[in-house]
Amino acid sequence: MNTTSIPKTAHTRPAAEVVRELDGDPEKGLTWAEAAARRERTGPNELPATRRRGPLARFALQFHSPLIYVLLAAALVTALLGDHVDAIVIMAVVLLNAFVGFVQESRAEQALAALVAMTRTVATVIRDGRRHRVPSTEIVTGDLVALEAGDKVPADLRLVEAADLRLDESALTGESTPVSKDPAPVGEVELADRRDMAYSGTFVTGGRGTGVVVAVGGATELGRIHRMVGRTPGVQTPLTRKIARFSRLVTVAILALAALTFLIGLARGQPVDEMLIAAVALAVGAIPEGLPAVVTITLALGVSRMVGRHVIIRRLPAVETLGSTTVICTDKTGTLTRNQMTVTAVAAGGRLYEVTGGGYAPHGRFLVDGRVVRPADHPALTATLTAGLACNDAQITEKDGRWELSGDPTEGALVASARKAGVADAARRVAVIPFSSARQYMATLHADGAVYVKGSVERVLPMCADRIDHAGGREPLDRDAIAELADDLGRQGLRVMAFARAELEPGTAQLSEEEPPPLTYLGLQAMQDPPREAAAGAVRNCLTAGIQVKMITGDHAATARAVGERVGLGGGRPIRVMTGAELAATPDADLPEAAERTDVFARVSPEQKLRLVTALQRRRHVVAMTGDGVNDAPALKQADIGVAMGRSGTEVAKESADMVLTDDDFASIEAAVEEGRGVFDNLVKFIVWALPANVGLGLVLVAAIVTGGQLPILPVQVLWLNMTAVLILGLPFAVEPRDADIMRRPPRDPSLPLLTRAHVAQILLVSAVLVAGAFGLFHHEQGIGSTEEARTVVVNVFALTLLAYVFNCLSLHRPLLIGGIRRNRWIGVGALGLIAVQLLYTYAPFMNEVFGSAPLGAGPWLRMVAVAVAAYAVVEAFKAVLRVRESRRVKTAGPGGHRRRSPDPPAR
Ligand SMILES: Nc1ncnc2c1ncn2[C@@H]1O[C@H](COP(=O)(O)OP(=O)(O)OP(=O)(O)O)[C@@H](O)[C@H]1O
Repeated sequence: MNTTSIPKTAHTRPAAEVVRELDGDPEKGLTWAEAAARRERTGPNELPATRRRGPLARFALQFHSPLIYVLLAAALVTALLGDHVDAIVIMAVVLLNAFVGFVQESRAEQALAALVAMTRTVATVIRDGRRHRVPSTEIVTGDLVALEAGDKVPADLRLVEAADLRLDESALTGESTPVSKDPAPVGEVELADRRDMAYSGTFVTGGRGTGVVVAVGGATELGRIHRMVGRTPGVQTPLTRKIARFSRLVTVAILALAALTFLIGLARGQPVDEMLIAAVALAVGAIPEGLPAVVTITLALGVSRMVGRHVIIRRLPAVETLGSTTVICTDKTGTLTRNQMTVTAVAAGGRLYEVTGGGYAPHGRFLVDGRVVRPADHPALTATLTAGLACNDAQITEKDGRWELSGDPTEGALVASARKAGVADAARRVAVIPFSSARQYMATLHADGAVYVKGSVERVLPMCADRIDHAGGREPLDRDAIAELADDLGRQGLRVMAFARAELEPGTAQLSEEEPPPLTYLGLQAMQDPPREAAAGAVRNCLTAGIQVKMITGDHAATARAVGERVGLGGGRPIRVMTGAELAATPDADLPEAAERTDVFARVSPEQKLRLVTALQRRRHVVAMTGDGVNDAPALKQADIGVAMGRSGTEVAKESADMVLTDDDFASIEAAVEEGRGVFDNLVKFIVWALPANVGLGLVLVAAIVTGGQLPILPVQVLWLNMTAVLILGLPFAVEPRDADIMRRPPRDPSLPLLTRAHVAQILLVSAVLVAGAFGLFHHEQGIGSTEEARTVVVNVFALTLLAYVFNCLSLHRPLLIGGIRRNRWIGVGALGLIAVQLLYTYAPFMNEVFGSAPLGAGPWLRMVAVAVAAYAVVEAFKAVLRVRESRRVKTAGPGGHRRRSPDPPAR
């Protein structure tokens, strides 16, 4: 068969013909064996990886930075001046630097690539006549794919059948209104008008359909666009961009300063080579070249850590935003609760039955007033249970002694309750109005003419004309009494559903949603869905962390309130509930205020979620919002952090989200916030720690040049410091555990700069101590010893002071010394490593040869340690002053005057 032209012509020909040509089957699909054989031939169904730069190219790119150019030029000039040792040292450092950068960057990229692999989509394929969920990479040409709302189309399909099928093709055509599909062939028309095709990468927004795969992977239309655009996954975030800009700015400024000192020196008649050396030392010492890489790596490490806590970050900027989150809007069912439903009560024929037995096992009893009854003797009860069983798509099966559910847990609970009573199955189903959150009910029509309806009490009761009495006869309906009973059950935290039926002519084939037949009300079933174990604790942590938690649910207000109370949403005060109807009646102008006050939004439609997010954002909230359905996508996109459910979520929701919870658990959101705050903290700590070295080195050199004395530190020595102290001591920051109080502070205000004024002050303070210590000791040692010894002292003063300063920075607001080593052993390792290499630097003859260092006696060491200790003490004193000021500020402002979204305390 020649199938190469099929993708191009499939839309112009009847579906049956295309299926035949692909050796497929429009009903049963391919066999597993045939699919496996084709998979073997064509490879996985995925877009060809965008050509990544090879390792060599990536290594070469490490040399593409102004600083490296300066260093290479310096190496060349030093070599020309005849100083081969220095030239070799500079080259070695450049190479080492490139290598370290290369390794770190590769690690970051690997971490991010792994995430991409984790977010692969799944699709429903029909093989050997049965439906299977498979990773979409497994799809082959000729496969029969089933589509339903929420699915992402996994390959290019020629539709075989479509029932009300609508696709969002914006990924392909840019047109965001959904397009209706129909399998009838179209002529030679544009992509956007091929109504009989479903293209890879588009989304099903409604209806169902099946189609045969005509193209996979790179051969799809999406693959064609992909080739044209050649998109590379970005690792940039607002923060990394800001840092990169900052460091470019500093680089340019320092290079200009270096050039200026060079020229001034020349004008003053100082020798060219000396001035060149000074300029190079200044450039190398003062430029914070490692900063951008550290930021990216810290973010990437944070992302990897989150995977361990059941969170997959889909967009890197989310890591930053998480730390600033002020409101989390969460679903109830499955996120705060376990989504394990069990019917515990049935109300029918004027009686309230208690139902025993947990899980989905069909074993349990029915009790009235504590006495076991025989369901067969209670016609109204039996009718209610029969409706629950008939109007249902779930199945429960026994496997290894355990009862397992396939389908919706709400429906599983109804199957279990019916089986407990041993009710008979209804006649064959001939038509269905499926359940949707917007519709709030489901109806089925059966071959004997019976119509069964189940759904929310508010939706079902108005459709009922009368009710069944205890003996199975009819009686008038008192809607208020039933609504009150439902409220009562809801207040116990139970999900309450109403059941009804109608008798049509046997053989009726159609169910009309617009003109439902008058129904007879049968009864209520109330089910329990216990809160997740970790939910209450996670909610409490969020509240302590200054983050509001709001529940948004489709469930009834009474039920939602009860569950909200159980997980502690109000934080001790009574819970405030608002219904979707009230929400609809609130004008846009008043909504932000109302949304701020409310803890629980009940009977809310997915569309209203978008309004809520926008309203909260108008109050300058940073909003995280969960969602799982197709209709949740706009709200997920609008939220600062869209959170999709990995297990129960649709592909559309996942695709629109910034992060995905692999366990659907609310506690994982809290964990992600904690990690996000931790990442941010570590970044700030590292920057506050690292910058004084740059500022200090720059100032020492400028001071020396201005005063016209000898250079206190040579370029190779600066390089040495950069390679050892900064690298060895910088490492522990990346793995620094989160502060214990990280969830006891208010969220970070995203409009604040990365470094507060207090941070900058601390950086300048330490820089000043460094300059005074280094410059002072240099002159002191020069007076009593050689210049080599004096320079060795300068290098060691920097190394030791930076070491002491690590202990200041591990907590930016609390004193920390020995405890720091206990909670992060890399600090101990780094400290010992640094001392070892500095001893080597000072005493090893070959180091003396290469770097121009010289052995020191006890006196200089004592003085150097004194400077380091002084630096530590000065910073601790500074932190203490800030703490006192902060506590005074909080006291005078009082709890009420302390605006919830106040900026971080300056001491942090
Ligand atoms: N399978 C179903 N068939 C008929 N009615 C249902 C079904 N599932 C739920 N309902 C009714 O529709 C209401 C809304 O359900 P929906 O699934 O939208 O909310 P939810 O799962 O409780 O919401 P959330 O996940 O946002 O907390 C329920 O309270 C229930 O009365």
